[in-house]
Order: sequence, then C-alpha cells, then structure tokens
Amino acid sequence: MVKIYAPASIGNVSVGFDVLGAAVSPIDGSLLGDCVSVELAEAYSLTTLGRFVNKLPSDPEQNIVYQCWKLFCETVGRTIPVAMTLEKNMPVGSGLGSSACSVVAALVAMNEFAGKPLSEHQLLSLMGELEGRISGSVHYDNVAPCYLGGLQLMLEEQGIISQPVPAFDEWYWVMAYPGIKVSTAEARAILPSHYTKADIVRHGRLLGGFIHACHSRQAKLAVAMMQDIVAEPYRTQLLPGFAQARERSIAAGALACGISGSGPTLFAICDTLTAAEQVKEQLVNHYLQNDEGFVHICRLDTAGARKLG
Ligand SMILES: Nc1ncnc2c1ncn2[C@@H]1O[C@H](COP(=O)(O)OP(=O)(O)O)[C@@H](O)[C@H]1O
Ligand SMILES: N[C@@H](CCOP(=O)(O)O)C(=O)O
Repeated sequence: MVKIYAPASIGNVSVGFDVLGAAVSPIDGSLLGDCVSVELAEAYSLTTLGRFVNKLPSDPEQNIVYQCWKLFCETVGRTIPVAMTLEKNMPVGSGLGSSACSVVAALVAMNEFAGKPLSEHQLLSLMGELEGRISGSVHYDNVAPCYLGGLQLMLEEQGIISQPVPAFDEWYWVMAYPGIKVSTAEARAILPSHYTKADIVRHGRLLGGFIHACHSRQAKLAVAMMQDIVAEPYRTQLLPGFAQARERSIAAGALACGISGSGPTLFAICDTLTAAEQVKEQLVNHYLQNDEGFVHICRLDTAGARKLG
C-alpha cells in the first residue's frame, strides 16, 4: 500500500498570477492537505472519507482522483487495477489548491505504486492538464508547489515547467479560510481579457522585482513588491469582508496580505510568531463566516508531496 500526502498551496502569491505558488503546512504539525492511498485490487475502486468528503461530486467518475487514475493508466499504456482511498481534508473551492492536493496525491501515489514509470516532468505535465480540466485552463501554480514544495516559479520554457525561488525562512504564512466556496473557474471568468499597457509594465516590474528581491535576500523589498493588479481588484467583490480583514491584518502586524489562489482564503505574511498570533486572532474574530472556517499559522512546506505509509 502506498499513501501520499499533498499539502495546501497559495496560487499567485499576489504578485505572480498563474506563475507563482507556495506550498504551506501548519506549524502545529496538523496536516492541511489531502491524502491518497493506493493498493492492489481486482478492479478499480475509489473510497472517499475525511472532513470535506460531503463537498465532493456525488458521481465518483466526476471525482478528479478517478480522472487521475484514468489518465495515468492511458499514459503508461496499461490498466492498473487498484483500490484508491481519498482523504478529503481540504475544503473544495477554498483557494487552498484543494483540487491540486487531490491531483498531486493521486498521481504521485499511482506513480509510486506502479514503480515510478513517469518522470517528475511527465507527472507535472499530467497534473497541469488535470488541474486545467477543473479550472478551465492549465495553470501550474498550485500543482507545482504542492508536488515539489516551497515557493515555485512557472517557466514553461526549454522543457522546464517550474523552478524553486528562495523564500524567507523567517516568514510565517497565516491562512484564513472563511468557510464559504468560491469556484476557481468562475473567479477566472470574471477577470478582464485585456489589460492596459501601464498595467503590463507595472506587473512586470512587480513580479521581476519580487523575484530579484528573493534572490538578493531583500525581504522588505519582496514584501513591497507583493501587489496584485491582475486578479485582486476584480475578485475582491467575491470575498465578503476581505478589504477590512486585510486592513486588520496589517494593523495587527502583517507585512503583506492577499488572496490565496482565487479565494476566499486570505494569506498574511508575518516575520514574528507574536505578530502571526495577533493576525490570527483578528482573522478568527472578523473573517470567518461559519464553523467550517479556520485559521492556521503556517510555514512554507519545503517537502511537497510525500509518502506517509
Ligand atoms: N477530489 C477533488 N477535490 C476537489 N475538488 C474536486 C475533486 N474532484 C472533483 N472536484 C471538483 O472540482 C471543482 C474544484 O473547484 P475549485 O474551485 O477549482 O476548487 P479549489 O480551488 O479548491 O481547487 C469542484 O467543482 C469539485 O466538485
Ligand atoms: N492562479 C489560479 C490559482 C487558483 O487557485 P485555487 O486554489 O483557487 O484553485 C487563479 O488565480 O485562478
């Protein structure tokens, strides 16, 4: 039996729409991610369990894990009969890369089970394709960090999909999921299809500046560059209380704050645990909308998808 855990991720990280992503894990050791296990069986089956199992599609063939199994078998050229189990610990439509967690855990588990017939590059390509089926267009900013860990920049040139960017070890990432759903496909559909030349120039300056600041170890500059002009101005309307929650987070000591993926999860970066705890308190009291919501203080998850059993 192979069991794989795949961690939550922050798509875009404000400044890199579709091209920057970060994997995160709570500092209290809890697992914020999905697990998929695979064992030999006479025929394919999928069992689902976990806190958010009731948010999955009722038709098992609509579950992305089934589609992962099917595409994996097609790619390796043989039908592999397995019993798969998905522990759905991630809320669906949360902005925490929930579908990516299932996709990454399922494909890594299948690859391990089958004796690693696919390379890292082949697996990542499949992950992007499956994520594209769900959100309407291929983007790797959740699957790449979820699979490979850390802060990842999508390159998609010269046979390279993604490469790591050095982040700042002192940063805490406070993740607040309010408990409501935002569909990634819908949050993508409301974005403009054209941007002005001024926006393009500013976006290039911010993203280039952020990556430069990471490589030259200038944390203050990196934080200053974390501005989202591509998605946030248009998506804020989908996130009740986001603008106020951001103001409260900054007032409580956060260095930066933005939408995680397409939301509704918000992330806030702090450079001390004291500040992270103060931000967490503000978000628990003012951003959560129901008892499905939660706030976790996280660190970057540098390991990515990994074997649990
Ligand atoms: N294993 C799965 N995990 C999450 N979503 C799934 C899964 N299988 C199918 N889906 C469907 O994929 C869509 C995921 O929605 P999306 O807004 O992209 O979520 P997220 O941003 O959290 O990944 C939902 O319609 C959901 O029903
Ligand atoms: N770059 C994508 C990221 C979507 O992340 P998700 O966690 O909301 O699926 C986007 O912003 O659309």
